[in-house]
Amino acid sequence: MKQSVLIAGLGLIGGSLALNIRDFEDITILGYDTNKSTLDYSKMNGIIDEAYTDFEEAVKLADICILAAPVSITVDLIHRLNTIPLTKELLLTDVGSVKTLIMNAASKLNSGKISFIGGHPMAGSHKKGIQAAKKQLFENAIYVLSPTENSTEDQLATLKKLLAPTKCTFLILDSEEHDEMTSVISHFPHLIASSLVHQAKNWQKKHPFIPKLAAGGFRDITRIASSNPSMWRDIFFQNKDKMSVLLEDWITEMQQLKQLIDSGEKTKIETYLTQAKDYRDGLDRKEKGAILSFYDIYVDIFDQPGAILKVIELLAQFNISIKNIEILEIREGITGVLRISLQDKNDQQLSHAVLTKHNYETVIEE
Ligand SMILES: NC(=O)c1ccc[n+]([C@@H]2O[C@H](COP(=O)([O-])OP(=O)(O)OC[C@H]3O[C@@H](n4cnc5c(N)ncnc54)[C@H](O)[C@@H]3O)[C@@H](O)[C@H]2O)c1
Ligand SMILES: O=C(O)C(=O)C[C@]1(C(=O)O)C=C[C@@H](O)C=C1
Repeated sequence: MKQSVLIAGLGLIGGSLALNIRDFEDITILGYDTNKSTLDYSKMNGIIDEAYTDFEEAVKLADICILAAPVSITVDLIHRLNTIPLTKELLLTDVGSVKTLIMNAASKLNSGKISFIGGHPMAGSHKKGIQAAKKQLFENAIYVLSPTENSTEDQLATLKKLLAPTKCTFLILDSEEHDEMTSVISHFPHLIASSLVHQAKNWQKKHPFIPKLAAGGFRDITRIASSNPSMWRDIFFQNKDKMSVLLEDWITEMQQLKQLIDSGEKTKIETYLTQAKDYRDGLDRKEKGAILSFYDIYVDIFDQPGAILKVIELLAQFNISIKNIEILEIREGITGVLRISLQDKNDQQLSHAVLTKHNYETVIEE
């Protein structure tokens, strides 16, 4: 018999999961969202099979439900489940970036029919909404799962099977360790990115030309400041205590750095930078981890129509699969740099050889 999987919240994450789950022919995907045009778009593009504007109606039909709305709404929906009379067993999961409040709400589920396993794919984007959804979003990423007392090993296996098309690697964590680790590696960096943008904006009053100077470095480090503000507001407040501890750490670190800069101790500054570089480079070399690790090559290209296509075509001729491609900087009339992420060292070296042979300036990050 066909199973029904309900995705509640069809934005970037819910939509991307739906695009993976639709690989299974024996699953009907039900979609619930408060945004009518999101539902229409999802239905029209075959991302879901059936659209619902009423959570109660949809969840009663589901065997599995993935809560993929903003974290505060996810908590509300879990509370609401206590008022909905279910007639069949439900395996419930979520994708929220902060886990403790969600897991607390789930621990109060009083219907004997619901089993909850917390979830969080460690991949995403600064974009939001169904139109930003893409199937490959989670490839090679870590997918954190937090089983609970009322979930079984079989249900964990069912969930992993459902999520297998994402090509994620699963990691079991409890909510406390999850929230502490993600506060360091995901949530706090967002706060800093936004603060850097504010700093630049303030200095712009004195130097109106500042935004024009924003090159690769500023753009790289502040990309995530363009993320969805209401989603991040929820994350910061749900992980407030941990954010506060990290801010204290950061302020102490900045004070120490200020002392170093003021003292003019060049060797110590260089050591500080070298230690950071070594750690960052080490993250990239890992096959799998908190930071997506691909084998990158950097290719210089000219600002000409078709320049990127030529590079892609060359790699395609050698059957090289591109995992990600990014234009790091390209301004009118000058060369820019393409960062191409490949799946393994062989493809990285082959790409380097092919592009160099065709007179491209290509650099491999060792
Ligand atoms: N964006 C990321 O990088 C990322 C990564 C991993 C996990 N997450 C988590 O995924 C969840 C969704 O984030 P997103 O980036 O997909 O956001 P999004 O804004 O792209 O999508 C959220 C969707 O939820 C819908 N929604 C809002 N209120 C609703 C309600 N009351 N009932 C039903 N649907 C409702 C919206 O209409 C929208 O379609 C969040 O909990 C977030 O913490 C986000
Ligand atoms: O790539 C991005 O834009 C993200 O911010 C994705 C990111 C992160 O890496 O911090 C953001 C929030 C999620 O909960 C998981 C992943």
